[in-house]
Amino acid sequence: MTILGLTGGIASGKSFVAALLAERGAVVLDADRHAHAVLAEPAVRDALVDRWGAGVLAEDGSLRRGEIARRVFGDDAAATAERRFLENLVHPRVRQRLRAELDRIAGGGAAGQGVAVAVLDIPLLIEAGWADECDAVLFVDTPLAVRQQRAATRGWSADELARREASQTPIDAKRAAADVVVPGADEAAAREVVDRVWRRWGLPDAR
Ligand SMILES: CC(C)(COP(=O)(O)OP(=O)(O)OC[C@H]1O[C@@H](n2cnc3c(N)ncnc32)[C@H](O)[C@@H]1O)[C@@H](O)C(=O)NCCC(=O)NCCS
Ligand SMILES: Nc1ncnc2c1ncn2[C@@H]1O[C@H](COP(=O)(O)OP(=O)(O)OP(=O)(O)O)[C@@H](O)[C@H]1O
Repeated sequence: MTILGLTGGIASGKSFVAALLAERGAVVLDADRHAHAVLAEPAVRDALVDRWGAGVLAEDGSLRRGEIARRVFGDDAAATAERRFLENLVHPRVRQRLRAELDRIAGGGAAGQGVAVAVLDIPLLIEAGWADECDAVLFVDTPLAVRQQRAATRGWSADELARREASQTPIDAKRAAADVVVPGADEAAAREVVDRVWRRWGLPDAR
């Protein structure tokens, strides 16, 4: 099984490129989705309430992700300490879930039969060491102004985007760690690059 990793700035279009790869038959592993599921685990929820108080809980007992985001993003010492606490709790569990999903699809069986390509859509692909497990890493390249516009549709200000990006490997280092650059603001050009990657790697076409 070929493993492709996605990296890029926030709102660069990683999930969009993942969907293009899925159209061709790839199975996409989505770390943000797993991380959200981990936040619903009682042990995790209780540990976060112990640290930050009941203010992080919504009325239905779930965690208020916006409240957590306010505490953990940024490159100052306080935010970094809170983010490390959160990550120490969440990352091992996300890692376990991703590993189980990869093993399941690599091993064939009902869900995995015929899976030739797995795509890792993991925001911290490089920081968490997943890039080393990829046969190729794709960097989704989208100008900051476009990403800011997209982030605004999620209700994030330019400051919120900057705070989150300050918590990650700098964009230039992400680009330098990649094998392929995919344009993220031009859909037709993105399709062309995905087609080229597919051909270059001799991957079987499911379309
Ligand atoms: C802080 C939380 C609650 C905020 O939730 P929210 O719904 O606002 O954001 P969401 O989870 O959709 O993430 C959106 C983007 O924020 C960035 N981001 C999320 N966590 C981190 C982190 N620990 N470090 C840097 N950037 C991050 C990523 O680019 C991600 O795609 C949530 O992101 C979280 O639990 N993060 C810790 C787990 C984690 O590191 N996830 C990222 C991949 S495993
Ligand atoms: N090539 C494109 N052309 C137009 N809009 C796009 C394109 N790629 C992505 N978008 C839009 O931009 C937004 C962000 O894209 P997407 O969710 O794929 O980014 P992401 O990199 O996965 O984000 P995150 O870093 O938060 O995980 C979405 O609303 C998506 O529809």
